[in-house]
Amino acid sequence: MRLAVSDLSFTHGAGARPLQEIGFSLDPGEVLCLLGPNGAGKTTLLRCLIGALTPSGGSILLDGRPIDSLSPRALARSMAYVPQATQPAFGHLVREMVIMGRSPHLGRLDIPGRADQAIAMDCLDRVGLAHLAERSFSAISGGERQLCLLARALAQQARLLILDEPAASLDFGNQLRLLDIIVGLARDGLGILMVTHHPDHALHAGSRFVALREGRVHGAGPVADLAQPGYLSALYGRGVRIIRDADGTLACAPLFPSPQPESRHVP
Ligand SMILES: Nc1ncnc2c1ncn2[C@@H]1O[C@H](COP(=O)(O)OP(=O)(O)OP(=O)(O)O)[C@@H](O)[C@H]1O
Repeated sequence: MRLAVSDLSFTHGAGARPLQEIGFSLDPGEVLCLLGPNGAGKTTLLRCLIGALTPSGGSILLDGRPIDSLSPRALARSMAYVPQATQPAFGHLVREMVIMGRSPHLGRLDIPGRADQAIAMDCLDRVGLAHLAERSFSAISGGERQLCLLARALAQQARLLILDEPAASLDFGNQLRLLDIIVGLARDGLGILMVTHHPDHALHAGSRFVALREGRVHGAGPVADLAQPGYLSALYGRGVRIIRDADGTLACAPLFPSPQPESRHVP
């Protein structure tokens, strides 16, 4: 399933910074990382892609069909969205939250069957949360909630995954688990669009990137381009250091200014 966005524009209203001339595509098996400073428009763009916001111009095509020509059910079968972890409104169990991902595959009056339950449990297992299946969603940690929402999206069995900062609340171990899951899903042929504030994650798991700044595409290309001298510093407006391991692995680190001698504090 191919996602193609061209010349997309949107504005939240007078005074808000608009999205302008956004264009990119995402093919099956790719992990496209969406980067950019706070307020650049990443979440707004995702919300346009999932049909929650109506663009003021441009097109969003899924296999050549405009997304607004698809029913909500057809769209949900094609595209699964993982928002940033939210506070739950209702006291669902973790297992029930994941089973909700099966909704686009059920008739209006159907209740999830054994096969749906099994798919949900498999997805929970894949994100390492099977042991929390019977816990209330409101009684698990923020990172566990994030993984639970990923499991719900996996249970949707869509060919496109749209992830909004999926690693935001995860510890180091779970960040790596998440990236492994994402790489595995891409190998299975899913297309994944992931917002991330971690260029490292893009370098490790991504195929290509799109960088937004002030509502426009600042740059795009293979993720290795993020390691070009000065690229990330220009994107974020602060010094960023690229570290290359002996085996060629790339990592980014903030470039902290050296402390001034008088600011050193000896207790
Ligand atoms: N509901 C809204 N009404 C008006 N303006 C909004 C609304 N939501 C977002 N904005 C504005 O739109 C711009 C883009 O916001 P958006 O949340 O898309 O940025 P982002 O790149 O996802 O930021 P972050 O990295 O902080 O999550 C910002 O200037 C923001 O203040």
